[in-house]
Amino acid sequence: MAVWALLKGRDMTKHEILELPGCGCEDAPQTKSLLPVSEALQQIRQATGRISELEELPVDETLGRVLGRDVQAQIMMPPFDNSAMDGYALRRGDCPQEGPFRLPVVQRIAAGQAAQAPLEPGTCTRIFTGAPIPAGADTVVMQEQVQLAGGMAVFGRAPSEGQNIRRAGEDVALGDVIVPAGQVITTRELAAITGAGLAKVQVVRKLRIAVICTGSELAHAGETLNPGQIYDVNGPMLKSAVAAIGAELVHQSECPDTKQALAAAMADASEIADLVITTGGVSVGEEDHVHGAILQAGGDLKFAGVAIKPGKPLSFGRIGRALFLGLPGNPVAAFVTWTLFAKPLCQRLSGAADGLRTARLVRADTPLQHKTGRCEYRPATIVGRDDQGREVVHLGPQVHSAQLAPLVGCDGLVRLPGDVKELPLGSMLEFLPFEG
Ligand SMILES: Nc1nc2c(c(=O)[nH]1)N[C@H]1C(S)=C(S)[C@@H](COP(=O)(O)OP(=O)(O)OC[C@H]3O[C@@H](n4cnc5c(N)ncnc54)[C@H](O)[C@@H]3O)O[C@H]1N2
Ligand code: MOO
Repeated sequence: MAVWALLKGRDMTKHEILELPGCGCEDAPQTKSLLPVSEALQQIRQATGRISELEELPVDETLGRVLGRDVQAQIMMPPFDNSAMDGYALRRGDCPQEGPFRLPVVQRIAAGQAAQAPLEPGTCTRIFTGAPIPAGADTVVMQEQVQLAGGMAVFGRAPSEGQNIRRAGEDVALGDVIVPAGQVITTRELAAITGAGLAKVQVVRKLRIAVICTGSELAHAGETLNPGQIYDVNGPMLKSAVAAIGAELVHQSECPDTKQALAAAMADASEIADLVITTGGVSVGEEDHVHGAILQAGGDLKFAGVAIKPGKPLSFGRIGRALFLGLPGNPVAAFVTWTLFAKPLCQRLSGAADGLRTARLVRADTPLQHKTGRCEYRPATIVGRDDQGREVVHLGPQVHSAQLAPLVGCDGLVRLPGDVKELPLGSMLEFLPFEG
């Protein structure tokens, strides 16, 4: 069933994880030998265990890492009762009826100081935001409501008890889980962990990824191209993609199109990597040696061929202790399959939440055509919102899988279901943002 058909009757005000069944390519005769995207993802999930090795790091060096153990608060937050305002701390009971009230100012407490003595009845203390509330005081009146006259604080309206006081432990109790294991540490988690009093935390060790770009036609950027050569796009692209997910690139090489050389490179890489990624050489021509090479190197293939456009030859298996992903050579196909399959695989390996959960529904700003069969992922740009506040995306015509320009500046990928030929203007489609 097509995604957009399922959406009729959906409550668009609810936030929910998109768990859309299939993608419309299961029954198409053209895709019989190809695995539906959802099944390919399922097989990857099933075959991927979690890395158990942890390392301890100073909190300020953990950006982008996956937390290995729950972080529990070492202190209450706030750690003591303190003032939320610059003003005067007093006893509410000293202001019983209507004002004006006059209380002598007997102390001065700034943030970072301790109260010198409990607050005597009938007095008040000058206090500043973040400063500890002296024993006996239960209320803070902000300074804008107070006038000073001869050492007395004078104010008109009776305050309510407890106003402008942040109570010890009201945000976080001692031992509360501040950040759960499996959370990717962003600036926000880093701030919360630091505030809870931890200097070091346990994170999952970095994933080790090997990237082997196959192709006798590949030259490095900056080199003069000989006839028949092209620049290696996939190598630098995947190097940056690996860095962006906080993983370690433990091996990067280009390999000529021979089974022997590839088998040796893959076997070597599998000794040091959790995941060996190849690009190219994974289709059906006699110059495509990845499948033969993985078997020769003692590995096995779990699937080869997915009903996706671009990315049809995507292959998955295992070699030694490492997992294996064979991405297609065409750079757009390599990028799309990295995004849809390699990233979730890496997230699963490190115990992080699956980034595909951030997919959401958006409206198309034009009618769309799509060749039925494989489901298609097209680069898309968010262009605004409709009158109901729903995001509207623009996507161009079908992209050739070697054509990189449409990827520049766009926000994510939109899925066009495999069994739909025409999508009318305003169709609701699944959108997977690049960030996430
Ligand atoms: N007879 C068939 N031919 C092809 C089929 C098919 O089903 N039957 N599928 C096509 C599809 S779809 C794709 S995608 C490609 C993928 O093939 P491979 O993964 O084996 O990739 P290659 O043939 O090695 O390369 C494809 C293309 O990409 C260029 N390339 C390769 N590596 C890089 C790199 N690192 N940087 C930049 N460009 C690269 C390469 O020169 C080729 O032009 O197969 C179709 N054929
Ligand atoms: O699947 Mo290929 O990646 O269409 O070009």
